[in-house]
Amino acid sequence: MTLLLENVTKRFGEHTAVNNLSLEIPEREMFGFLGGNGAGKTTTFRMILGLLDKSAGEISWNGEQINYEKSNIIGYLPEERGLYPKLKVKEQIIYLGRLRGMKKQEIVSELEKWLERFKVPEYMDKKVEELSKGNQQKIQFISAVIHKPKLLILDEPFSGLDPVNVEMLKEAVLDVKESGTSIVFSSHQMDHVEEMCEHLCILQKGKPVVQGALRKIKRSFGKKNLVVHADESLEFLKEFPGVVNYKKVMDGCKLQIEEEAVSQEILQALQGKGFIRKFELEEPSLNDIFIEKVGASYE
Ligand SMILES: Nc1ncnc2c1ncn2[C@@H]1O[C@H](COP(=O)(O)OP(=O)(O)OP(=O)(O)O)[C@@H](O)[C@H]1O
Repeated sequence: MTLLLENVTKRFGEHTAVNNLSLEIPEREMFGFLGGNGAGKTTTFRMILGLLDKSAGEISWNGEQINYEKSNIIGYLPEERGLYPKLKVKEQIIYLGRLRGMKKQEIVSELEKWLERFKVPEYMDKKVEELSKGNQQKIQFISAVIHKPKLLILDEPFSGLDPVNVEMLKEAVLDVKESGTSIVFSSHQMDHVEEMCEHLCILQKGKPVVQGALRKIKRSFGKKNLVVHADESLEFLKEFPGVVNYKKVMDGCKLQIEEEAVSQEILQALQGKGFIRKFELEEPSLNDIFIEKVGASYE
């Protein structure tokens, strides 16, 4: 059960929004799709969903083209939330579930389970417009997963949620994945992607600039972060050979260094300069990688 995109391109007139993109997303995968504003993420999603025609390339599920008229394999949480404000939650979800070929009873029992899980059983008979934005998002999520899709596409699922609801939704997303669904999600929040995804793709102006397994991407990035906390001033490290970036933090500094060996030289240079409270080498964060790969020409 693999989603395959082969050399997919989308042009809007003169503008190429997605440029020769190839991706493979296997079963039970949690795939992170990143990129700055306007990089082409939503356009890619809309092509996968059959809402937009491709200019070139192929999209297949399990080796076959998706029949959008008949198929119920996909669930979608759009970036612009699209619920009907005047409808009650129950009416709304029943309507959407029926469109996907479900029976009313089955829909209601699934909805009950989800509302319990999100700790809002009382929303069943509330109108969508009576709910806060965050709670509307939970309902929108339920509408995307009610039919147990094989592939779930989440466009910025955590935006606008408070930390408690982010955790609740993350757990729900992970459970949906465990039940066998492949998930692709976009986010501007690197920590969420870092925490949840095994594989990812960073798009820039429609082209992938980083792609693959998160662990491998981090390893091959080379540069590391070094956090030093000390009583003495560490300003001299700004000019230290092999230090690519210096950031002052509370109690010390966070450095980006060219390679691990530089940390040894820094350690030696710190000898005799007072008490060192922290000296820790860290993997580069996804944020560091994103900023280096996309940041230079970030619009
Ligand atoms: N229907 C359209 N007609 C013309 N241009 C479009 C259309 N839809 C998208 N674009 C352009 O395609 C590019 C990619 O847009 P897209 O919405 O896919 O980006 P995105 O990565 O989802 O951005 P964001 O993170 O801001 O949501 C943008 O330059 C956008 O202006």
